[in-house]
Amino acid sequence: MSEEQPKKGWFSRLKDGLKRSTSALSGGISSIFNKKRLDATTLEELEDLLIMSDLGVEVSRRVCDRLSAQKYDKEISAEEVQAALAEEVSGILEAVAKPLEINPGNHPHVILMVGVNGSGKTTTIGKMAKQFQNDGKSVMLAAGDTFRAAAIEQLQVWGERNNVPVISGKVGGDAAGLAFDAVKQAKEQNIDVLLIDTAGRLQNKDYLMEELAKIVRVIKKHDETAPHDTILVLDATTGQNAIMQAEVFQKVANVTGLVMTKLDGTARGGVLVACAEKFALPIHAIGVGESIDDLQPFNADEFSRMLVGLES
Ligand SMILES: Nc1nc2c(ncn2[C@@H]2O[C@H](COP(=O)(O)OP(=O)(O)OP(=O)(O)O)[C@@H](O)[C@H]2O)c(=O)[nH]1
Repeated sequence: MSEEQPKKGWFSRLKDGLKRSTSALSGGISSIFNKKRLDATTLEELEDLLIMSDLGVEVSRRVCDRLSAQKYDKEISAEEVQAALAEEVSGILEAVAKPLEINPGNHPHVILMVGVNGSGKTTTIGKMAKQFQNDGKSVMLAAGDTFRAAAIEQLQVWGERNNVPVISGKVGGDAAGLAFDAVKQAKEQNIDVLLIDTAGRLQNKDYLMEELAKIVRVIKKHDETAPHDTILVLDATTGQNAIMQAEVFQKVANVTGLVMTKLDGTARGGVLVACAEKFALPIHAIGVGESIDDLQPFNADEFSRMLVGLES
């Protein structure tokens, strides 16, 4: 007789997902500072380890400078290094951990979702729709990724799951026209939140920029202040590639916030810190699984302690 395993809590899924990053970091720190002093050699080893862990050059350097100022030529324990790292990381993340706020004055509050294909955009839209509904808001989805039939169908599935309307058109149709219709219908139906999916093909940046600009232009015909949020979805498992994607999308769209997905997978959690440091964009939420409840608010302190291995 097979016993059904209870679904793990999101906290432990996140911890499991971050395990690889965590053990590389804490294991590396332990082996460098095993009864050793903080000197030029150990500092260099630490800096290399932090950079290898996707934390970014700036953050890695700052942690080392900070430790050096406090403890140079003195003995230091691995725990002290971990605590200093957690504090530095937490300081960076605190500044960007901001839940998404829906302005009830917007009818609808329009959210444009951008990011490369496969980053988890559609799944995140589905999860967000559920959360908005739980908050008593009416939601509509728009299948603005008109390039692929599968993307449209997937959004329809999330619409059915949440029992919310999905505005969609033909494959290959005009995404801006669809966005225009969606805002119009959302207005007519007095919808609180409209989430618009978009195509995320990075191959041709000029085209991507043109398409996103056109979508924004037509949305503004209904409401000059819309879109009220443009959220970039990044896949944590892609490591440094996520940084490159954020750079591109900042250029082609006026990104106002981030959601980082797949932190439950073979996550390279350090990249979230590098992103926070480099772009200073609000991190609204993190994805820790494929199901509807797996989108969590981002807690800077908890994440930092977990990443460096201080959270048991
Ligand atoms: N483990 C895990 N998987 C996720 C998460 N978010 C999304 N996924 C999975 O990642 C895959 C891609 O997600 P999609 O939502 O289809 O990504 P997309 O950006 O919309 O990509 P296209 O549909 O190709 O445009 C799917 O198999 C999702 O189930 C997450 O937080 N954790």
